[in-house]
Amino acid sequence: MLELKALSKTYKTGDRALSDISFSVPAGQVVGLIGPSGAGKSSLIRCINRLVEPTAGSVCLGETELTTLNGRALRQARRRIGMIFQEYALVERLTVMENVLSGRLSYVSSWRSFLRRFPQADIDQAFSLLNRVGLGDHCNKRADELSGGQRQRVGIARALEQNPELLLADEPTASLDPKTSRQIMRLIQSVCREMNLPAIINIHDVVLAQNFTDRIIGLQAGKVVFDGLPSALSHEALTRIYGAEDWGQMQQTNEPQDDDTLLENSLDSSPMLVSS
Ligand SMILES: Nc1ncnc2c1ncn2[C@@H]1O[C@H](COP(=O)(O)OP(=O)(O)OP(=O)(O)O)[C@@H](O)[C@H]1O
Repeated sequence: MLELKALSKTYKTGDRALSDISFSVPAGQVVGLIGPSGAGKSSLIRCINRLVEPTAGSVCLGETELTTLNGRALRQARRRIGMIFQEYALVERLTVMENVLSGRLSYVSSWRSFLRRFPQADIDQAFSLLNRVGLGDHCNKRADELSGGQRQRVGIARALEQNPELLLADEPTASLDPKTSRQIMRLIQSVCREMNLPAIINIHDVVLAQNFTDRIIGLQAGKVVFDGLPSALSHEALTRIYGAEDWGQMQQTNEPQDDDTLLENSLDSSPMLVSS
């Protein structure tokens, strides 16, 4: 469970990125964080993992108040948060397996990480996660030999290898084609359900967010202006978040075809066969 209370961020430049943000995310819930450019989505994600220092308010992960931690305690708390990035952030010359195991680096002693020797349990878990994300046959490939969708699957497996209590994703589909984006969002949603993991996904694509999240939080100028079920995201709510636009047209043009949905469902039911 993640709980934000009255979280605010004003940068040194005077830019007020977040104003008095309060909400909680229960275990297993996937939240889509939407809003126009500059609304504060990245600032919010970064305040949660303390890559950006909040100006005021608190962030609690379980019983731990993250905003007061420093040094070693902060590093230990950060490994409880899995991160998924737009550009994957893989080490290109390392194998898929080595990239996934890097999710354990903060847990193993320095000589082990220097030699890249990991406990067998970590390796077994990495195999299992790679199977889960559909890359069981690609363990020994180098990361730079993978497609964008496959790289993001590695990014997801690496985040899960940390055994996180929270998943944060910063525009995880922004570099992917529409179909791969849907597969990646479906994968994130299903692993969060399986592992009872709360997640916040910063995402620009409203239709994707509606299709593959349990709840949507809309930011406008650093404030929460919508918080509800994806089905409650009306044209009026979209106008509150983004301003006036012909929202009906947007939703029609992005509607998935039945064939597409059927194919994705069959791929997800046999992840070993998925090569993205
Ligand atoms: N390092 C920084 N220093 C000063 N101001 C910043 C910094 N980072 C962000 N801001 C400002 O904070 C506000 C929120 O920015 P943020 O990047 O969080 O928005 P966003 O919703 O993630 O935007 P986008 O969708 O374009 O990535 C903006 O006014 C931005 O200019």
